[in-house]
Amino acid sequence: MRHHAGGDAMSGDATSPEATGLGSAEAAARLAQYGPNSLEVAGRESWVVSLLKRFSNPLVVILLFAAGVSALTGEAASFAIIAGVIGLSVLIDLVQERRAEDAAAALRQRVALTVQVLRDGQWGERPAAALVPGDVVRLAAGSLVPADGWLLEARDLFVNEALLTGEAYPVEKTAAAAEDDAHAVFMGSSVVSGTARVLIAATGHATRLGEIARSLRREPPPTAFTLGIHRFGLLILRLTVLMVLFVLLGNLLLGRPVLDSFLFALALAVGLTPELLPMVVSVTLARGALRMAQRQVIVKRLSAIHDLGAMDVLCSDKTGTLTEAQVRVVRQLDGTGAPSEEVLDWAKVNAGFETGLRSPLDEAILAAPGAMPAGWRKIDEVPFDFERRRVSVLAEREGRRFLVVKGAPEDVLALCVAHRPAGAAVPRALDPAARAAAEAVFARLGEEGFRALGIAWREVDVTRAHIDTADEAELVFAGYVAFLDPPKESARPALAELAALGVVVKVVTGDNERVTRRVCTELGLPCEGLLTGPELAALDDEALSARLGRTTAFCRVTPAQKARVIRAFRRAGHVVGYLGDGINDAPSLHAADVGLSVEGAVDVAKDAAAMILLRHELGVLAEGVREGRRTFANIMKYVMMGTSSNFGNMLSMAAAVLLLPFLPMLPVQILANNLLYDLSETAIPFDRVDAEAVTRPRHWDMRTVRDFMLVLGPLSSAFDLLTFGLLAGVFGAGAALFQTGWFIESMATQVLVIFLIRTRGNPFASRPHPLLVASSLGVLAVAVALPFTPFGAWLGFVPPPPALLAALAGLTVAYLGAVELAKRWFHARHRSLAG
Ligand SMILES: Nc1ncnc2c1ncn2[C@@H]1O[C@H](COP(=O)(O)OP(=O)(O)OP(=O)(O)O)[C@@H](O)[C@H]1O
Ligand SMILES: [Mg+2]
Repeated sequence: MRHHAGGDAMSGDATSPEATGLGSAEAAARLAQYGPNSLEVAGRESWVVSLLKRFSNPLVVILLFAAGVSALTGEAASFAIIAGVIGLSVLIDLVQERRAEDAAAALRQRVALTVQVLRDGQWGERPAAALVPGDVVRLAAGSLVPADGWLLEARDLFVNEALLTGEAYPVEKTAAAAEDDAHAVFMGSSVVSGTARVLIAATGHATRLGEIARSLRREPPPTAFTLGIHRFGLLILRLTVLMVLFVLLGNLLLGRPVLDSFLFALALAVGLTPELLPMVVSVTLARGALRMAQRQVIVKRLSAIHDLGAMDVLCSDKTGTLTEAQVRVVRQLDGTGAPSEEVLDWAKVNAGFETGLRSPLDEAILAAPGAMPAGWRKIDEVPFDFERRRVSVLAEREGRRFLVVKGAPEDVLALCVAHRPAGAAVPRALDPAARAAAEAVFARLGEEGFRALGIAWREVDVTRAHIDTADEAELVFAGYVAFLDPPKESARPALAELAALGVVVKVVTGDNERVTRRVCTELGLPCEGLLTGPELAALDDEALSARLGRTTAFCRVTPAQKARVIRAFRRAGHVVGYLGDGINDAPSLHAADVGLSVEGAVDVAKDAAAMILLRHELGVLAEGVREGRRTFANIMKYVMMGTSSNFGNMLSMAAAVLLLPFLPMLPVQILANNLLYDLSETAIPFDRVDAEAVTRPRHWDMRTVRDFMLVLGPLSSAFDLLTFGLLAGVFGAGAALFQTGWFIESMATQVLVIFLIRTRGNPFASRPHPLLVASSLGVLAVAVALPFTPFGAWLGFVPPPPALLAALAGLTVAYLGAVELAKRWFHARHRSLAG
């Protein structure tokens, strides 16, 4: 990183670029030259690249191989159909997925990081991606540093560079003309406190983080959902390989022609592969994201939709979520509990001069009646952090310098050795009795539902220009400022709604236990158990796990403890969501299965979250949970289709090879069957979902998927055997009629079963989406009509007699009835699978 040309970065010259910023034209030129300020792989891949990529998919490779063999052996029909299958799956996949990605990206754009940039002499909000070297930006506590740059100006600037250096503690940065890390800030770090003006020197991949990112390429760890989908693919793959080997071997042992046997086995493999699964998953998720956006939830990571639906524990901070966050000062008391004007004056000095992220408490202090005390000048500060829970300011008035501390009362009181009651001229010693009295005042405030901050001060030598945390000692206690942060009216029904959805809400807050308990009670959240930070610190992981279930609120916890609570819930097997908006919430947002933040949150929190709520309302979240469950239910429908009749049919096909003197279906017919089946499924992402399917958390459960397959697969095979008997025994069918009959029966059973699988209850009581009805019945009509057409004849079909069609219809109805019974029995036993 070099200093941008243009001389001394620190010069205050009004005509220097640092004073007016870049001109728009210059900025546009630089953007073209340096590219966007982003670490994502440049732009989107072209159509050609993403098309070619699809041909490296193993499923497509199997298909291509089959097509090649067909072409070489002169099987024109097979070749045409396999080419059709490839074209269909690749094209649908490509078009749908790209449209879905575009939609999802557009949504993400709405919550993209923005920065305050100086351009053409004007400060304005711009996307961080549009930054170029030479830009001047403004940072404040809670900001993410958007690119690498030199500090033009820094006031009490502390940044967290953990991502770059691994150093967890904030480091102080100052402005100076020297090229040294102490005067620079880097992309990927975050501002903990203070403010700064930065001259951007490097953007995008040219940043230090860009270099690290290139060598590391950190992929996010796979979620339960992506793993589940992957395992499902593997299960099918194993079954396919087994079946293909079995069929091939059987055929060869029976002395059948090698090439025919091979083509047949290959067609079976094609029939079994869930080639539409990736498309169905991504399209369903993207549609889910769009619908959630209408319900005020922006999805940043698509697979989080599943996690939101699966979430059974929601941890949340208190301010803003459970309370209005419109804090008001209601009392100022000294250590004896008497009203005191002086306390608020000290508090105003502290709140007015601190440069960290203003909390709602600071806003309330500054908005409280009474002007900012006159004559004060700020000298230095020790910014707020969530471990110390206090902030100190060094300020001067009338030639005397004072350290003014404001923070969590119990912590501040512990640092005091004296107190000054209202009206007293000089401080008195804080003896045990006075201390106990002060603690009692604080306890009473909490019980009455007031939040409180402790205020203390100490006079220091007039030559002191700097302070650090060690100076926060031997203080004089001034008293308490008490605040009212009323519970949110809308939170009560939302909590009830979440409870009805099977989501348990836990409060994880840095605030104290009395206030928290009070808020819980007022919102009707039964506050069973309560753990405080110090208690938590004394518990090992095992002891903590044992307490989790009975604990509703975790109070006075540090940011690290918040994250520890989240991890403990996850270890106990819960799917955990975390909702928070502060710097202190970022570690927990990372640790949770699904991190949730709000639009007004600090950058670090928004960056760490998987979803952003556009309104800070728990009610919005309940809607999101329902939408997540709907999305998941539709994905499950596809999976259940694949594991039921489709699997069963392929199983029967393999068995039939051994029983029949001819092939039960010609390879090309299997492929036609598969192509039609795929077509019928393309409407699943649009389907409606039963209300019943969203009442409980649902999550991917491989065991249930497998069990379902083991019940429905054999059932479907049993009916196939009946069909064989009917065709061969009753109708005395030869090869062509047999194949025709079975083609129709297998199509009907595979396609129609969706109407049963899509609901756990009565299929007639649950209305499917018209598109799904059209695609399923349309495909079935084509399958039945096919043998009567010249194209059908070309595929080797013969027109079946009406009596056979009627018999097949009867068999299909009987099959569907049996599936319905098996489904009910299965769901009664397994209570955790999406319907
Ligand atoms: N501006 C401030 N000045 C002094 N002390 C503060 C300030 N803001 C917060 N504190 C102290 O730090 C504690 C923790 O902060 P805060 O309540 O914001 O944590 P949190 O975990 O985000 O809580 P919440 O669940 O309410 O959002 C507060 O209870 C208060 O005692
Ligand atoms: Mg908070």
